[in-house]
Amino acid sequence: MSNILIIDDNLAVHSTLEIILEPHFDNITCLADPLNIMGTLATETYHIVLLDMNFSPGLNTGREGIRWLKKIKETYPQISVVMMTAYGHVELAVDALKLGATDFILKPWDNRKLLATLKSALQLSISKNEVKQLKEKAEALKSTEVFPDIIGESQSIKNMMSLIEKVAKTDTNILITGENGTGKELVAKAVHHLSKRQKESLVEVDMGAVSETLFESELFGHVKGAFTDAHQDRIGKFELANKGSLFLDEIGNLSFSLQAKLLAALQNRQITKVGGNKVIPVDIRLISATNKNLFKMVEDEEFRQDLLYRINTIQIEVPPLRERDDDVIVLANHFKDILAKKYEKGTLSFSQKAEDKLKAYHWPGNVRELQHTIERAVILSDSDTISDDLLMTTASENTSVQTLNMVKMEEVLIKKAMQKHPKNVSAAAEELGITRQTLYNKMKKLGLD
Ligand SMILES: Nc1ncnc2c1ncn2[C@@H]1O[C@H](COP(=O)(O)OP(=O)(O)OP(=O)(O)O)[C@@H](O)[C@H]1O
Repeated sequence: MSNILIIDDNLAVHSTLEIILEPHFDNITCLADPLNIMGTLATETYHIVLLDMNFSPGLNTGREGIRWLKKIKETYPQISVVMMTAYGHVELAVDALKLGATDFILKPWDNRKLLATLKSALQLSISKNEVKQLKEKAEALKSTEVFPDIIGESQSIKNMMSLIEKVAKTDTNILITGENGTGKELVAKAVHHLSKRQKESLVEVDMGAVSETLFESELFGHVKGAFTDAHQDRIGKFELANKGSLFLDEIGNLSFSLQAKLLAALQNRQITKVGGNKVIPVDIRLISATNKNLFKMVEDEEFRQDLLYRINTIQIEVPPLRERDDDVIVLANHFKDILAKKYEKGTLSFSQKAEDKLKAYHWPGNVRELQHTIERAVILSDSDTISDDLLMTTASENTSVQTLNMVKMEEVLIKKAMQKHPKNVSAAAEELGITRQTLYNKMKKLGLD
């Protein structure tokens, strides 16, 4: 959507502008009386206000326009206000720019120049709206969601936490390394939350999910018409993260050619949108994460050494769960309590055998796997004690054990489902996420029919 509000007491100006602007804007509203400005702006999201400087007959000081400009900018800082002025008032137009007007056009105007001015004013307003929305979203999230704590009492987690606290306040680039599911994203959030930039946005980009062709557009933005699908101006993640933190997750998945483009933006601290020519300075704190060994990748010429040096001023290694034995039970209890509340299961505890099983397992999927395992157990539990047979881990050390577990797991799940829905195979099958026929077959195979 692109909406423009025109304020001029000359009705001939309205009809001329409507004809010129109609192909370029979705919605054009014209007002003759500035007293209606604020009421009109309150009803719709406007991107541009095209504002004359004089409205009262006989008055041509331009001060009226300045007064309205101030009023509009006070309430709607994201709207681009473009002033219309006669030759004699160029000085006033300069004052208007100082007060936040985006630009001014001289009457009588040149149509091409008018359109170019309004197009860049529109682009600016769209970008400001996006940033505003993102900030509002971040604020809303902050007020509803308490910052998720990093749980753990092991020495390695304590060491990691004290390193986070030490480096978060500085503006250094941070590289977070560790296996899948260890909590790297949580660490990135903690760094941002404890930094001086906490009131600004933490913008996340999954580098593994960004396609080669859309990389620049995603990160740096594009201008309308830059390529076939660029129907609208787009603000990139770098610009969205301006003054805040940019979190580049899975940075090890970035192709070698794209690494050079990323490095250039990081080195110059500025970007240019695809199809644009304006250089936009960006002030970001960079946090990256990977589960890969980037040093090894540098040796294998898969990762640029200069990029690695730029991103890892400080490295935070998140230890795998199997190396923080003390934390398994602490985390298991933490998830159990949260999930028991979520699924309205009252107060739950683990049996001794269940605790032993949790401690003995090697957790290849780390905290994420533990969390899912506890979630399943909580859902399936029907007494206040979680027994070891409810703790079905998804992977195991070797295939024979894994097969055994899978079979056992299937049997337990089917029994649970049948207990919950006695004599109702359809409901049990639905709960298990399989068809009725598949459930019959499995029951037959397991001798449960
Ligand atoms: N120490 C912790 N305390 C509480 N919750 C944790 C902890 N570590 C991880 N988690 C939880 O485990 C899940 C996985 O964590 P996260 O997504 O941060 O891992 P990751 O290392 O970024 O994973 P991946 O490499 O797959 O992207 C999340 O739900 C997270 O909240």
